Amino acid sequence: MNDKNIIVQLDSVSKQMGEFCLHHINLIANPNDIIAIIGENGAGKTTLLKILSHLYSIDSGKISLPPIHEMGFVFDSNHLHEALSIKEIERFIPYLFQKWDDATFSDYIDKLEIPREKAIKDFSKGMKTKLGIAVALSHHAKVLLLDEITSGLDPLIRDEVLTVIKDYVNQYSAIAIMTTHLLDDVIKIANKVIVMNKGTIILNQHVSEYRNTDSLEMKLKEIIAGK
Ligand SMILES: Nc1ncnc2c1ncn2[C@@H]1O[C@H](COP(=O)(O)OP(=O)(O)OP(=O)(O)O)[C@@H](O)[C@H]1O
Repeated sequence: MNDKNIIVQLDSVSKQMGEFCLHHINLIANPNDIIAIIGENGAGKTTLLKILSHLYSIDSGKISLPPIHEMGFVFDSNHLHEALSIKEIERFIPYLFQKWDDATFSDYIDKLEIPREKAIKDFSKGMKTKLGIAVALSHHAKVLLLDEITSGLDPLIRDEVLTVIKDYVNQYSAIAIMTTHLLDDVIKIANKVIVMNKGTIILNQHVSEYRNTDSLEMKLKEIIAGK
């Protein structure tokens, strides 16, 4: 893969956030990559994702990212107006995105069985996550940034959500960078895994190195024991 194909690149990026510091982060993402970022609570996963989403500036290092309109986000906090239903949202959402695709959004709403008439405030957590994903996948984003999208979902919805992400990445040669606490998510869809610990990347590997969640878990225990 030559350098032209690199869409996301971080070279020795550092960022201080109060007492916490992200140290010398290096990351490269190419089309078709699904990168899972794992690590203990407070390791800096969400902070890294916020840097990747243009939300946080950096203190030092170099960063190369697509423009924000080419990125799709699913963060816990990005709820659309809670009092509205999908039917009502469909009227104004095209104005929020440069390349909004009504037909694709409608297809995802059907495919993910998201209710159209109900107000979003009355959605379950799973329904809200699915809506966030439908929005993120409906404006031709080249890069998806997904913060713990599978947490708290039942196994069937989790599989459904992971499949939709994987299909999108494959179909559009997009990139997905996702944080998760579930090793099963890593094995199911990611091709690369990044492990963070106290603001640094302590492992950056191809998932093909691991046969299953047990072998990945064993590796994690080894590195944590060695620290
Ligand atoms: N705005 C902020 N100001 C100061 N410190 C912050 C800020 N946001 C996050 N932090 C700190 O940065 C550290 C990393 O937080 P971050 O949310 O990136 O971790 P995480 O790996 O995503 O954790 P979790 O798995 O619990 O979601 C934490 O110690 C947190 O308290």
